[in-house]
Amino acid sequence: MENVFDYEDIQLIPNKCVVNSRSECDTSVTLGGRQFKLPVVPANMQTIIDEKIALYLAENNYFYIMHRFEPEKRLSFVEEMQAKGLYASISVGVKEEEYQFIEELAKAELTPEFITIDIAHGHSNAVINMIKHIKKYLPESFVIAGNVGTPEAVRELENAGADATKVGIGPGKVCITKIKTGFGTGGWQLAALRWCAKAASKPIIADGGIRTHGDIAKSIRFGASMVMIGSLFAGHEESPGETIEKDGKFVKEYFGSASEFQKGEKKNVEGKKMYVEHKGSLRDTLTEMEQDLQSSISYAGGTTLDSIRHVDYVIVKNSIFNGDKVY
Ligand SMILES: NC(=O)C1=CN([C@@H]2O[C@H](COP(=O)(O)OP(=O)(O)OC[C@H]3O[C@@H](n4cnc5c(N)ncnc54)[C@H](OP(=O)(O)O)[C@@H]3O)[C@@H](O)[C@H]2O)C=CC1
Ligand SMILES: Nc1nc2c(ncn2[C@@H]2O[C@H](COP(=O)(O)O)[C@@H](O)[C@H]2O)c(=O)[nH]1
Repeated sequence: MENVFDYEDIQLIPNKCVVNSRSECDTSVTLGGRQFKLPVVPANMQTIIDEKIALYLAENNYFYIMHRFEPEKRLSFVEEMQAKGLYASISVGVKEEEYQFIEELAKAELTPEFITIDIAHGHSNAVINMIKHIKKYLPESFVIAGNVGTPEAVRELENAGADATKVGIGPGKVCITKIKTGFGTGGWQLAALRWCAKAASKPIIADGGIRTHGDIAKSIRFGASMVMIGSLFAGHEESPGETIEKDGKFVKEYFGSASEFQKGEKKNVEGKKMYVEHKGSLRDTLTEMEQDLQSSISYAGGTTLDSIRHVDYVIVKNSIFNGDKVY
């Protein structure tokens, strides 16, 4: 494939500004018939999201996807969110009991607005069968399927009935898939996103490898409708990961969903644990993301996210990490 690059290899080229203030720029996005404030969703991982954060995000018009690692809580979670007049967005796997869970939801007449099929290698009959099962029992749910890393996979999951696909195999901060298996989009996630987006006829969620707020704009430029982020959302006051003191500083744990810490055993481990600096409130990060993205839109010469999709870019290998840091 020509033109293999990642986030740090790309710079977007500015257009003439058409606003008098960045506050005029609108960062909202529509997915599954709903409008959200930002094209960003915290990763559906146990150290990133819990019920309290999901509630905050839904109440404040942000998109969220609840993780699937406390399966017994999911049905009542859907019930409680919808009783509050909010949307419900959950994750499922592909094992036998997950088929039964979908049928239980249907029997209880509970239709989550969003269901994400969350497995490592999403280009599989296991995912295709689950998409069909959800569409049979809960036809009104918006189904996000993943993860994948090729145009063939995007097309196959869309043809099976997925309403959106999630792209990213191994670019995550706590991911060790590329080391353990030799496979994935780690190191060329942005090029893989572009490759997949060209084949997609439905929205794509770019998942993993976002290290700066500028990477959100780059994802939009290369075809993402939404961006899933783990590490940048770890370490907040509200984050579910355990807080510990290390070398006189407070840090929070962030571990992979395929790590031994999530699985409780050392079997098919493709994730690790790290500690990230404690970094204040989630609300402040979301506000900063919005402001930075408003600025991106202004550099793109427009007033909405769509203007970013059409900007020119240059490939400058490792252009931004020559010692620079945001803080
Ligand atoms: N985005 C990414 O790059 C990655 C994300 N993850 C995350 O880790 C979590 C666990 O993922 P996962 O292990 O898929 O979930 P599960 O442990 O729920 O596995 C799902 C099912 O798929 C099977 N399976 C898993 N990987 C493969 C494979 N490579 N080939 C064939 N069958 C497979 C499993 O069987 P068996 O275990 O017996 O093989 C199991 O039946 C998820 O949240 C996922 O998003 C994990 C790795 C990469
Ligand atoms: N290979 C693995 N990938 C994982 C694991 N747990 C989560 N993930 C993926 O990472 C992203 C978050 O990436 P980040 O760069 O923003 O931190 C997440 O959404 C998953 O797709 C894992 O154990 N192994």
